[in-house]
Amino acid sequence: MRKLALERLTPAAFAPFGTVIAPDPAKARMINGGTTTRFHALARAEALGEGAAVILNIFRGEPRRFPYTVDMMERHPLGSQSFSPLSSRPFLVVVAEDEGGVPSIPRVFFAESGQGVNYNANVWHHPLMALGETSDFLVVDRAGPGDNLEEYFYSDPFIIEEATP
Ligand SMILES: NC(=O)N[C@@H](O)C(=O)O
Ligand code: NI
Repeated sequence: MRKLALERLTPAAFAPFGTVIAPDPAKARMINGGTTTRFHALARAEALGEGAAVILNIFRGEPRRFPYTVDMMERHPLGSQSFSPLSSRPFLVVVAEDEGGVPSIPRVFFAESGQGVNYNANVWHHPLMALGETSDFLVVDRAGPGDNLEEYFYSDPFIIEEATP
């Protein structure tokens, strides 16, 4: 199986897939009489189609075990999907460019403590990959009519040897 290397999660590297959700000083605003810093509009949630709504969820992810086989990817054509850890634990973000309607070779990003991501609508990604222990994530995505899940299974899967960069 083809090995996948881990990359640092940076806004520039992740830009083809979506947005990194983390306190960005350039987007900081002092509010509430100076008692709160608002990091404004870090990302935008998308909920496409008639009757669609943006919803907030909590995903409680069981930790993945390594070596881990990446044998499938999925995407949500009708909406974005964000993952923001409610713990201080890192997690893995696995995404791929689209090549003629199927995912290309996945890229594996190591999301440091304090980093979350927002996948743009229709971006290929692997389902949540929590690390180390059961971990909760705030997930903002779409509810509504229509099929918002497309899956693809690789005929030649990939392997992530370990989860440390
Ligand atoms: N099925 C579901 O809502 N979760 C996936 O979309 C995921 O990306 O984890
Ligand atoms: Ni998803």
